[in-house]
Order: sequence, then structure tokens, then C-alpha cells
Amino acid sequence: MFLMKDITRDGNPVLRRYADDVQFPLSKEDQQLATDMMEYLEVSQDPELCEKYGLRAGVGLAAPQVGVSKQMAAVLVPPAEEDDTEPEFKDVIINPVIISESVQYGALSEGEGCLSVDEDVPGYVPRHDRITLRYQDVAGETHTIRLKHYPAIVCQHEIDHLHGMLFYDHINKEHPFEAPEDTILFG
Ligand SMILES: O=CN(O)CCNC(=O)c1cccc(Cl)c1Cl
Ligand code: NI
Repeated sequence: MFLMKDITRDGNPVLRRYADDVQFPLSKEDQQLATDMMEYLEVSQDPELCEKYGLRAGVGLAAPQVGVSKQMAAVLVPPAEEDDTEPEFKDVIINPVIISESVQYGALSEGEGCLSVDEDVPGYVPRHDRITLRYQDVAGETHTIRLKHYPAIVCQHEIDHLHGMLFYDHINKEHPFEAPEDTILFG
């Protein structure tokens, strides 16, 4: 199981590298990596286990964050409403490509955080509010899905990791809480 000691931190060159494509069928190693990354998210979202293992909670985790420069990220966006049982989006996205994106931006009103960035970096992170995402799952099946709002934001945060980008790269340095016109602020 991954612990905070396994998470690469800003300054480690692996976080600034464009990750390599993943080959199919997945090697045993890549299968285990996918499982372990999703497990981290599940454990981190359980308040008791999160505390027990001293984790920082996350809704996504990209392979470069555990030192593996491969195009793979786990995403686990909890249910939108408390009484919902199903996560809003849950999958390990492999070789993801955003094939279309809205002109309109969306941003979380409370900004973003990252396991690989220890300090808080306040400010809006403008992202596309809606995207069409193409990716392969661990079975090698290709999915083409449309996402909007929070799941779209999270997937863009993870895909950034696979391209050597970190969330604060998008924050306006002079005016961190300014966002492009018509940006939807939510959360
Ligand atoms: O790359 C993944 N992480 O660094 C895990 C920790 N950060 C989050 O869960 C997180 C928090 C706020 C907004 C977004 Cl979009 C994300 Cl992704
Ligand atoms: Ni991150």
C-alpha cells in the first residue's frame, strides 16, 4: 500500500517529465500499480483509515506521483450527494487524451491541492468546465466519455501530472483569485 513516504514531491524531476505510453496487455507490474493507486484513494477517503495511515486525502493519483513515469492515473470522485452510493467517477485512466474541451472554464472556488506540493498555493486553477476524454481501462477497453464540473476538473489535474504540469502552473501569479471571463466557480 502506498504511504506518504512513497509520494514524490515538487522538485523531483519525475513530476516535470512527459510520462511514457502504457503498453497493453498490462504487465503484472502495471496491473499492481493500477490497483495500488486506486487503493490509496479509497483508503485516503475513509476518515478512520486516512488518519490511521497518516495519509492526505485525494480524489486522484497519477503514476508520476509514486515515481512511475507512465500514462496512468487513478480517479475516485466521491458521490455528489451524501445519500448517493455511487462515486461520481471512478476508474484508472490509461493513455488518456482529451479529445475536445469547452471554451468555458471551470474552477474550484477553494482552489486545488496536490499530494506532491506540500505547501498550500492559493488561487483559482482555471480548467475546461467540460471535456470529452478518451482513455483505456486496465482491461484495455477504450472509453470515450464526456465529463463536466468536478470530475472534469479532477481528470484535468491528473492528466496534467502525466504531462509534467502541476496545478499552480495555471494560477495567475499577479491576481491568483482572478479567472478568465465566464469561468464557472464551484465547490
Ligand atoms: O493528483 C492528485 N493529487 O495530488 C491528490 C491530492 N489532490 C486532490 O485530490 C485534489 C484536491 C483539489 C482539487 C483537485 Cl482537482 C484534486 Cl486532484
Ligand atoms: Ni496532484
